[in-house]
Amino acid sequence: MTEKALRLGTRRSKLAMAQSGQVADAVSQVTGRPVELVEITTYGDTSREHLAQIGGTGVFVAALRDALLRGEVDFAVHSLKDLPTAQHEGLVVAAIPEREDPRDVVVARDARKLTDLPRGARVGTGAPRRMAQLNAYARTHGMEIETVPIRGNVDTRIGYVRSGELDAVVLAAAGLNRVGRIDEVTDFLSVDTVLPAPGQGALAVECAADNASLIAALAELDDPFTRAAVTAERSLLAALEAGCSAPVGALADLLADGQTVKEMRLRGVVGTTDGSTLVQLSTTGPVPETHEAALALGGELAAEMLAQGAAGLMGERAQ
Ligand SMILES: NCc1[nH]cc(CCC(=O)O)c1CC(=O)O
Repeated sequence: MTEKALRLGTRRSKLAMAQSGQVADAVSQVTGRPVELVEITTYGDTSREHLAQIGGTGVFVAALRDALLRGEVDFAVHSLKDLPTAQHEGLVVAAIPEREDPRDVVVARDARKLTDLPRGARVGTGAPRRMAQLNAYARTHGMEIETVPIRGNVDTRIGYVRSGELDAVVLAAAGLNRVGRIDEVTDFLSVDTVLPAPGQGALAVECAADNASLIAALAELDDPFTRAAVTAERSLLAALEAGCSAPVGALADLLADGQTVKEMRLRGVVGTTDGSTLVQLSTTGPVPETHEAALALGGELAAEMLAQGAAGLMGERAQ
């Protein structure tokens, strides 16, 4: 007799289906059990209201978590950058697989790069983090761009460029990779220009905290370096008391000496959306070996950023 299928709760969007499908394959390989996708419609999928008005991307996560807690599905896959930093009671992030490209990218008309966008170019992005850094870059490089708030899925956003409504849009490389549209990228932005969102490019596989056998199986998909990096990034975000739509960028990476990994570096940025002020700092420490050590790395950098006025910058956003 074949074993009973594991149920993976997923949103119906192309991006969610792609990343759920990818994890489903990996889980079925390590468990030897079939994985069945169970589609769950969230308020965020049906609402026409602006995400900010209905409480950020957390709305996407909430319905999946409810289904997990009710036992309707066995596990769920989230984009880590959309996951609230507070841990959810009764649930556990059992795996954080190896992260893919964390960078932001530009999809522009006429194959343009950020640096050769025409004067007054209209650049679409709904993320205050991207606006702040793009506007700061423009200011310091004598460019004139207009950031235009947009929302919608990957297809919708690229559609604004194809229709001529916008000159460019800025998106996450990871999302484009997963939906098979990475070839349309016209510029991969250096993280020195635009630091990605905390956790960008990584996935979180979540299940009920009391499902010991599933937790053990999912642990095989976990990448400890990715987990340490995103834990530090999210700790920074939490310590700045910022949410998933805050103008905060963070990226942790490993510094190696030849083949030997030496240290972990954590970079952080916070700024006003007009780009007039940015607080940009980095710190380096031993590669965290425990959850607490990763949290501490983020906490330390947050404290330094707060000392340089980071809190005031985020307050500006609320206006
Ligand atoms: N904000 C929405 C969102 N949430 C996750 C991704 C894909 C990238 C990822 O998983 O980090 C995207 C699209 C984007 O920002 O372009």
